[in-house]
Amino acid sequence: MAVLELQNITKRFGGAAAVDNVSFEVGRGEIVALLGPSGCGKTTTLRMIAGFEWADEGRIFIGDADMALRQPYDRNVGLVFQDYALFPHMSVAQNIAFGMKNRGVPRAEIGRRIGEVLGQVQLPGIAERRPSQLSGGQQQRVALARALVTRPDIMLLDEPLSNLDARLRLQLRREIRTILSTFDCTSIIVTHDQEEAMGLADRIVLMNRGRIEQIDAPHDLYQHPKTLFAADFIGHANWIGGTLARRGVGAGAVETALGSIGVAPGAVADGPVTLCIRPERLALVDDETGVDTRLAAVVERHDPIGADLRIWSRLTDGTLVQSLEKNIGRELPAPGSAVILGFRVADCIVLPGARP
Ligand SMILES: Nc1ncnc2c1ncn2[C@@H]1O[C@H](COP(=O)(O)OP(=O)(O)OP(=O)(O)O)[C@@H](O)[C@H]1O
Repeated sequence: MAVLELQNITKRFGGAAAVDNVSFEVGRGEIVALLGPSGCGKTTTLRMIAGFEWADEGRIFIGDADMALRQPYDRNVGLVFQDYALFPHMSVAQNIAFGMKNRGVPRAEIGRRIGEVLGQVQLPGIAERRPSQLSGGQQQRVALARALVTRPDIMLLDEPLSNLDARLRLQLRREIRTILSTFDCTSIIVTHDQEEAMGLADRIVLMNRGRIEQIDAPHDLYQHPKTLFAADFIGHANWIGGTLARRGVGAGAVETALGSIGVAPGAVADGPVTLCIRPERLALVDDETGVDTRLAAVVERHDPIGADLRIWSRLTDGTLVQSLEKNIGRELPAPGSAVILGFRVADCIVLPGARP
């Protein structure tokens, strides 16, 4: 059963819809990321679940209960914010005790739970410190402990890693995932960072201008984007525009400036389409390589990026494309070399519409 359900939620500020007919469910123990560019409505959605904003239309359920008339303090949700929001004049223990006191947890139980939760977030022995005596990562773990210790139905985390530097962010991302799993905690995380969403979430709700663009597991969102926006927002891509004409119900071909390119059967209707080929699925090929499509190109430059080499090449119609080669000491064609790039039908994603 779903722990959280949003049904056709709309929120307008002035005339404009910040959140536009959004529906999704979150299952028990699931970690869901609300992902999208700035202003797409992620935070407003989270604030409506917390009860800080009211939806103009639609309904929100936590368990069986309709949240329509519930104030924030009447919803059993745990909150973690970007800026930690710890009380600076209170010790770590007092910070963690705060929510439990408000919920009437007995004093002895509060003491026991503080010790336990600090162990679980790997911060034993800091109960008497003030927030100012902790690093950013430690403060965020205390904020996490403070929310988790009240045993909320749902944890709501708003950009929890944004204030940390890149290395710490990566480390804490792993820790947060482990901690949330340990507590079997149903969680929603707002982020604009696709890597964070991919690394943390079981499923991603990708938002664009207040609407849901796609809901999928991270891997599926990357491998099977359904729209140009989704393909563009997650990961890198090469684009080839054209017109799709299917032959009956089976496979079809896309007429492009580079010639006719065969595509797999799918749900996209005939007409203008864009082909998306991920850089790791486009390769330098020779006559022997088993690929379905071959495109003539001229190498422009290489970017060494550690385990992979990114090769930028120009196709005959002027399109610049990127392909990845494993960095295993093999000699690569120098800039200016004529090469053939190839890909398989299965690795060519057909998306409706033309890129602007
Ligand atoms: N209180 C408000 N009054 C008026 N407009 C608002 C208010 N809160 C949000 N908005 C508008 O609603 C839209 C969605 O905002 P929201 O904060 O939900 O986006 P977001 O995806 O969380 O963006 P960010 O990543 O920048 O926080 C934006 O256009 C924003 O300007």
